[in-house]
Amino acid sequence: MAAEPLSPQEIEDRLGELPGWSLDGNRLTRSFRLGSHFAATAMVVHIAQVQEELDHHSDLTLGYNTVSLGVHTHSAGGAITEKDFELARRVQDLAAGHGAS
Ligand SMILES: C[C@H](O)[C@H](O)[C@H]1CNC2=NC(N)=NC(=O)C2=N1
Repeated sequence: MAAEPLSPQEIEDRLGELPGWSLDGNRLTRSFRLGSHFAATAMVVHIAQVQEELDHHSDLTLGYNTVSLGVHTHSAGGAITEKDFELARRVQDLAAGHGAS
């Protein structure tokens, strides 16, 4: 079944449990800072593994020592759905293990 768009209230409620994440236009976004370029690269690979597992993919940007994500659901016309929050929570959970802040 296709993921349904969440209401503004549902988005706000879920964002309240995801420190550092925000709504930028029609995307959930967050940037992380890491200790080195290799650390940032390793986190990108880890996120890519999770995205393949979930079959849900962010716009994922690697900087020198930063990793940035923007996520929305293409198949829901670019709306925010529960799938976006599932990915954001998984990224949030793995970030600490990479020393990301
Ligand atoms: C065929 C495949 O399941 C789809 O293209 C998936 C892949 N990853 C995706 N990622 C995101 N963010 N939105 C989607 O609708 C989406 N669809």
